[in-house]
Amino acid sequence: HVCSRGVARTSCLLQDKLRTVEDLPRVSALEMLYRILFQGYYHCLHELQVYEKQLYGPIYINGRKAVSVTTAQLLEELMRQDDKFPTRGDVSLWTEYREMRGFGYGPLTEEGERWYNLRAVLNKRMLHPRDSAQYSGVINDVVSDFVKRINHLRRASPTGDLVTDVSNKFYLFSLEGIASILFETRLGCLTGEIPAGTQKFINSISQMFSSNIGVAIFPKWSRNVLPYWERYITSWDGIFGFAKTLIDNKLEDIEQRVENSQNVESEYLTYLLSNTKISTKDVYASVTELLLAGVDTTSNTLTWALYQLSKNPEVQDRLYEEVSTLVPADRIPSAAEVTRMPFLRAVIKETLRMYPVVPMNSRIISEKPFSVGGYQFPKKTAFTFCHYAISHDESVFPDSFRFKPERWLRDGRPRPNPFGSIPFGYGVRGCVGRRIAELEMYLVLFRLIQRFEVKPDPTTGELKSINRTVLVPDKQLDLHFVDRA
Ligand code: HEM
Repeated sequence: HVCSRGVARTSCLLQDKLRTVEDLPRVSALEMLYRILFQGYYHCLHELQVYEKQLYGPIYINGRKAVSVTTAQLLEELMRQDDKFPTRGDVSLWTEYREMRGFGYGPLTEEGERWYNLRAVLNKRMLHPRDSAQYSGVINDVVSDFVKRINHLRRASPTGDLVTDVSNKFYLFSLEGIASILFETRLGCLTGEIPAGTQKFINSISQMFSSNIGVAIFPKWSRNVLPYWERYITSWDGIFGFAKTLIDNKLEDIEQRVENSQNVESEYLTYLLSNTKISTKDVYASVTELLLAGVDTTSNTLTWALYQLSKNPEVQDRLYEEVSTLVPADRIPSAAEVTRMPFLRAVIKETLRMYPVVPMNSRIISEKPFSVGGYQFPKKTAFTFCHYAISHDESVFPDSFRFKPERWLRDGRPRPNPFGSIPFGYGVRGCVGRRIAELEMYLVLFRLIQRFEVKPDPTTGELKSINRTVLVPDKQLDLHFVDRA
């Protein structure tokens, strides 16, 4: 207060100098374990952020000895001082598996200059909206099959419009979508019978995410006693094995086409394999990580979006109005058209604010000592970004538990602090798949709302979010898809 009036500046600076990590409120490891194991936060680590923010304020040391940051202002201050080669934090669990099996590292696990060089290759053909637009044809084909599948399922239901377990349907859509981009291969997830290998891969991802938390919080010696480690290793084997089969198949296909003098230039994988700046081992690891990162993220976001639209008919009507006004009913929209739709974009943005699929992120800031929120930190300080608590901060997002896409419209109203919701991260280490993810979500949401009015099924009730590394619904979502025709 005194500082803000410009009085006694020197003494303030002095005070600032004196505030260090030692002055921060601190959660002990025991308190953390107690909260996770006995107070019910094991599956709700995102809610623990909100609870601890109430107890300790905007910045504190959490039970894992990292500095938790829970406001948009602090997050902005921190992100603007990020390293040249940002480190997300301790990925030793993920790299441990790769070392064990002699695999390479992808963008999620690589660090330093090697990470930077890898991203330089991966970003091309993916990160710019112009790059992602190239995939709109491929994505629209997958969307068309998905809409057909939804139509088939609803018609086969007893009420003629019910689709059960919508989240699972979006999962298959997202997997089919990302695989068709990475490999230009259709996996067949949108037909009645899911191929056995694909199902195994789906189960492996789910198992990896659910065992990840157990492996992370229990000490190494418990690995032979508790079931998590074995499950964790088996699940990674399943993930890498599946990606390897797809890459090998594609390699064969490319060789065949080169022999027949056919064009092989357009595919992402071909581009990676022909790039001399990345080794084949790293291509395998990178494509596996892209595949992994590209499924649960978009599918859960789409599930939450439809859930909220079904519960907020006035929002859905507004979206339908935009959709039906800008593109005639019988036409498939282009990438350029959907990315110009403010309300469609706002619906996805608001969904990701309410349900940030990555509810917690981290950085280790290593290059130099620095200060945030008036505290001095030595280099190599680990930070936890409490994205869930930040995007539910009532001072930035009033009525933060209500779905209000209009908060994001540029129609003269004051815009929220952009760091209040950064679901794809920020800066050079931000999500490489962002543009592809957005395009996929816009295109499929557009087509669903163009064709159906989505209504809640009374048996579903309220969905709660639980944290399984990514934020997922606590139970199955069933929805009615009423034909608009
Ligand atoms: C709703 C969709 C998605 C969300 C919300 C999301 C969110 C994120 C976030 C928060 C990060 C960490 C960024 C940071 O630390 O600053 C990230 C990283 C990453 N994402 Fe996504 N993501 C989504 C979809 C995708 C898709 C479709 C792909 C693949 C095509 C993908 C691939 C990756 C990869 C490889 C990284 C690691 C980047 C690096 O460390 O260099 N993501 N994502």
